[in-house]
Amino acid sequence: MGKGCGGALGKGKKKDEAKAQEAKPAAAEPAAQAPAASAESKPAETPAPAPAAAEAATAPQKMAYDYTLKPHPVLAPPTGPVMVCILDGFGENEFKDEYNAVHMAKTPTVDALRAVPNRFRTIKAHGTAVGLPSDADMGNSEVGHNALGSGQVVDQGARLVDIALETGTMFEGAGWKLISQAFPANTVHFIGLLSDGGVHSRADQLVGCLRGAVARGAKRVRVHILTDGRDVPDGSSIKFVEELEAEMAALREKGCDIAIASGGGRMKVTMDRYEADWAMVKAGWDAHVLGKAPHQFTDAKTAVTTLRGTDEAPVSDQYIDPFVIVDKNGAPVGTIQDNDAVVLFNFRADRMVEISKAFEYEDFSTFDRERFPENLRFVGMMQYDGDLKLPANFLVPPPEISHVSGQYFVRNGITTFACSETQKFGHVTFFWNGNRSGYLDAALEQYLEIPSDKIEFNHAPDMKAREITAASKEAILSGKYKVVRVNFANPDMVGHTGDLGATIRACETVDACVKELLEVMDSVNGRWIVTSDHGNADDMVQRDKKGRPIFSEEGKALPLTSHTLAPVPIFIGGAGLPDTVVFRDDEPEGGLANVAATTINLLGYEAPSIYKPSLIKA
Ligand SMILES: O=C(O)[C@H](O)COP(=O)(O)O
Ligand SMILES: [Mn+2]
Ligand SMILES: [Mn+2]
Repeated sequence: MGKGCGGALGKGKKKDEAKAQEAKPAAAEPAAQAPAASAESKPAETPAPAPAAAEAATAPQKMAYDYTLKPHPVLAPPTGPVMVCILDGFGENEFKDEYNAVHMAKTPTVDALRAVPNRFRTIKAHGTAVGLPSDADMGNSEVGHNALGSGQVVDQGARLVDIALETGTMFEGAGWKLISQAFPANTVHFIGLLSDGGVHSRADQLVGCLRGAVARGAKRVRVHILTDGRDVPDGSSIKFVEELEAEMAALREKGCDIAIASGGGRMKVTMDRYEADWAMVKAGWDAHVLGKAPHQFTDAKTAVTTLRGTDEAPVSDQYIDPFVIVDKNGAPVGTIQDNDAVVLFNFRADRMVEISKAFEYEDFSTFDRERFPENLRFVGMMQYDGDLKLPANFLVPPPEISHVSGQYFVRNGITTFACSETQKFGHVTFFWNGNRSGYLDAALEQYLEIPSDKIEFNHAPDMKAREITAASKEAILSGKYKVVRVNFANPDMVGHTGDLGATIRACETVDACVKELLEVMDSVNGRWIVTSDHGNADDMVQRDKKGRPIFSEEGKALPLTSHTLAPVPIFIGGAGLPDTVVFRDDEPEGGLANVAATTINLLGYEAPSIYKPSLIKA
């Protein structure tokens, strides 16, 4: 997964896995240190002829899929690049009131784009349009970037786990067999995000696993909970703890010794991503495995209630300190011991990769684990990184996302520059490429990560947008790249803090950055798409069923920290785009998965027939 999986692997790996990764190129360091040397040796102007035939000759044993892109019948390739710019979490919401940060922000650039006839529309970014179980599921970055990059809609993790539980295939697989070795005499630990957000995990799926384990003989179970407040309303963690306690009481009746053993807020422990802050993962290891944390309580409800602090100035569920549950003698009730089983019950990859490495790799030195339990039966809900085969054992096979647009590009000699800051870096690389870590072809691509700040982003809502803009402008002007892919994290990451004022500022910053990028794209006769991956900043208040804002007893609007169900805008344009190119009107149901075909058309090629149709006509 981007830098996370390439760069960090050397810090801890199983010997047999090291080779495969060494053969793979790692993700790039910032441009100043690692220029795309290869892109220089292959001029960007002329897409090379598709090498599918040559490849078949050198590797006749492989059935070569024909990735050749055919020229578009009408639209010739542009002289400049094609840019796809993602404003992460920037939805087009029906509620256009004071709680819609996108609406409230001064965004002259986006406003002007909205006014261009037939070059602005909205597309679906949630639910079944992105492979989620139902249209009640909000979109998220993983499924959004998967759809944007692959041009296809595939059943995503949430749906695959539902199916595996409903049909019982989960309990027949190799992963389940592995953990069931611990059922008779050892402890089975479940670690993950406790909420019904459906972005990283779902509490009902955890319950399905717990019931399945107890029904199949698990004698001792411990659950390590990460409190949410980010994909679900802040403050809801207490309810999820109560529901889990009630379920566990029923399972105790069945003879299982089951309890919550440790926990903490998802932005404080365990769930770091893209190596933004390994200290979070260490805090999780210490609490879950060693039973060490700054706070001890005898039950989880008291832990969460106490650590949230006062009603006047509560600590968000996202940021609850790590805690350990202890018995009446003060001893932790559920440290992880030799021969135990450990299940990470999140299905989504990005925030599980680091903790997986800590559990999986014997030789791991990123932080001091102090004690590494022997003969752990360790599984993920899914395999989080198919390239690293991490973890080796899992309960449900992950979605298979094949023939992604990046694969077409590298097979057709099309050079790509992809850039974001740490928090979204894997989104424009790993997720975009169908959950593949590292480069698809290092000779033709450069991935640039701008390091994110390590703070709560409402305190710095500009994040690294200006640095991303500067680096992307340089890439555009370099003439090395035919495709430029950029993600601005601000509307999403600041939106998750629930801070309306800061989120308005985040949207304004991004709007100014888009202006700069479009100007530079025009200067090189490029074509561009500006869009988003899901809503977030477009609604910052919890609402009742009629859409009315909900207020606390003190009259304070209750913040909405999660994504929204809103569609997202998509704009096309650029000095290199003929006036005749506009959105077609016969794809009203278009969604994120239609963007890849649209991009390929803008590059002057016909889109693959397996892709969702292009949104444009020429
Ligand atoms: O992981 C997160 O930060 C949120 O749960 C989802 O946000 P993302 O899908 O935009 O990353
Ligand atoms: Mn996102
Ligand atoms: Mn988000």
